[in-house]
Amino acid sequence: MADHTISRRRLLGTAGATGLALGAAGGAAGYAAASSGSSGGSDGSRAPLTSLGSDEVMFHGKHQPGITTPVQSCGHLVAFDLAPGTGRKEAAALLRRWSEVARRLMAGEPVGGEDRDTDVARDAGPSSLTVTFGFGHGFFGRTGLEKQRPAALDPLPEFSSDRLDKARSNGDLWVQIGANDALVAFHALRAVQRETGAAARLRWQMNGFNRAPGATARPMTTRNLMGQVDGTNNPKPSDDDFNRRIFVPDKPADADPAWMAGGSYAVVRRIRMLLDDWEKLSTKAQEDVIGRRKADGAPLTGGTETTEMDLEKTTEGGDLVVPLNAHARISRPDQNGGAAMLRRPFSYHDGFTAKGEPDAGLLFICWQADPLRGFVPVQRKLDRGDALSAFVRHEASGVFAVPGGAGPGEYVGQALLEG
Ligand SMILES: C=CC1=C(C)c2cc3[nH]c(cc4nc(cc5[nH]c(cc1n2)c(C)c5CCC(=O)O)C(CCC(=O)O)=C4C)c(C)c3C=C
Ligand SMILES: [Fe+2]
Repeated sequence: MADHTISRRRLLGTAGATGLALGAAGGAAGYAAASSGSSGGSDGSRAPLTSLGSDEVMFHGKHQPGITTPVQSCGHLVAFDLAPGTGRKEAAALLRRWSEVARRLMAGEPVGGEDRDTDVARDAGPSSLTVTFGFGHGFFGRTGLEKQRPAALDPLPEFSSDRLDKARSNGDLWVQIGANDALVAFHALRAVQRETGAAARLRWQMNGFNRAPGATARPMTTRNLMGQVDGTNNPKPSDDDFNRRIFVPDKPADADPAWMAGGSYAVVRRIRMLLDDWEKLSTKAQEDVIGRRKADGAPLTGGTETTEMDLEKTTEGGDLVVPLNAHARISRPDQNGGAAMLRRPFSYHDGFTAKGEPDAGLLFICWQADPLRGFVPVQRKLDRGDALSAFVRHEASGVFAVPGGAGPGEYVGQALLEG
């Protein structure tokens, strides 16, 4: 189980990929409490933050934050390439600066002292901010660390349905930012970009969102832009094999270098939804594409959202209730030699094309100990016969090695850069 701590549990919220780790309450006043001007009481006392603002995820831990953290309502993904002249030493300095910025912001503190901070997140608490760092294939050659490059970063196989834009794919460094407040998330994005200095150049950047905590009467699994309940059958930290499936072990086997202990691999796909086509389908046809009911995410074979799907059940006419090409049937671990991943996506919407079609879909992010035992076999299967394929288009792709979390006084990636 992740050892990140959220300081106050939200009573209402977007049910995330996993449960919350609960810990000591009350440490999250941070920047908001320090900037008492607008949030302070009339007697100069400091007004307590709402539950949402005060939720704090710990930066330090065995694993980086933003993997098992419940998915937040605002997300930014950004990739950088190292600048010419940036070697191992400069890359180490960058990761040290980034880690310090992430640690401060996640604790609700200003960056570089109140004088230097942009004030964009002033008055807000950490709002479950997480900042997660990863290394792409190109990082290792540019820093002379080829021998440390994990085999898992080898390019993904090409899939027949790929329509990938190279300029918006891959990258030497990847940063995932999530928060339950849009200003807090943007503030973190700018701080990360500023700290990059001359060491790296922006390659691509994407913005995403999920439902805001408190929008539903009780915590519920979020929905995607096709209207489906999305995230139901994710591996859970309470599962016996959760750590083995999602994280590189403490003593990595041959395939993984020692510096990846406690780390994970993120596969990132920008998947456009062809919503004009999708929305023409009847609800019944949409449900057959997925194999689950749209209203509540329950399997078509009955029960509630969490009821096990009955893959063998037939109608009176002898047809399978869950069609053979239904997405939720063919993506299951038991249909893919046990392949499993933790899906933690954001929706995106980047306006409309000249034809008026929405440029919208899913920033699909999945986490696994090995993409060859997670994303790759499942995507191969989906590529061959997923009913959903006609309604989606994969437009960008990346794989990133996300090292384990930093201990106090350490920075992310230190074992690689100083090992
Ligand atoms: C290669 C992996 C996957 C891609 C790419 C993918 C894209 C994608 N999925 C949805 C919507 C849903 N997916 C659901 C379940 C589901 N999807 C994957 C994998 C990929 N999806 C898995 C492993 C599973 C779980 C299967 C299981 O064990 O039951 C569901 C059902 C609800 C749920 O369990 O979350 C929906 C809905 C979209 C819209 C999409 C691309 C845009
Ligand atoms: Fe899916």
